[in-house]
Amino acid sequence: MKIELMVIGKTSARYLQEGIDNYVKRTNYYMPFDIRYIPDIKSTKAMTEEKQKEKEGELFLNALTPGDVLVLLDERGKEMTSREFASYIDRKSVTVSKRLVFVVGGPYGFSPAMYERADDKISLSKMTFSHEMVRLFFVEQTYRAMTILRGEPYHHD
Ligand SMILES: C[S@@+](CC[C@H](N)C(=O)[O-])C[C@H]1O[C@@H](n2cnc3c(N)ncnc32)[C@H](O)[C@@H]1O
Repeated sequence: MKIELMVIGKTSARYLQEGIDNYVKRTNYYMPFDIRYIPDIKSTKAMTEEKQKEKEGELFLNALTPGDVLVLLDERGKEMTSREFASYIDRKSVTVSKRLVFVVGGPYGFSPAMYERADDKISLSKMTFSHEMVRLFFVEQTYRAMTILRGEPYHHD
């Protein structure tokens, strides 16, 4: 199984990008893991929030291939501890033969079509984070999950 984090637009904050690159590299030691950057959509000022979500959703959905398992990162999704998230990845590694694709939504969240296609929805907290911050939090949690599954002394609870 390969894990992919799909996001819209590049990470503009350098302090976040450095951390993201660091955890992606560390996670790859355990499992293939990559970030897929979907190019930002243009002329969003002329669009309603709904239209922007719809356009972003189309780009996300076009980037998927049959067999991809799609998990939305969404503050209204299922909350887990880090150990529960590690078990979740472990279970998926048995059933998912290709890609487990996590997605961070745009500034207004996801379109109805994305919710319809999604296999799961996971929350990192009840609080709302910026779409760029979520990238860093997620990659760190994925790295943490790998170390939990290997019994390595990174996670303490
Ligand atoms: C600024 S938030 C969008 C908030 C928007 N009001 C909504 O209803 O989804 C941008 C994206 O970051 C991600 N996100 C923000 N906070 C999150 C959290 N606590 N857990 C998981 N994902 C989160 C989600 O993918 C969300 O679509």
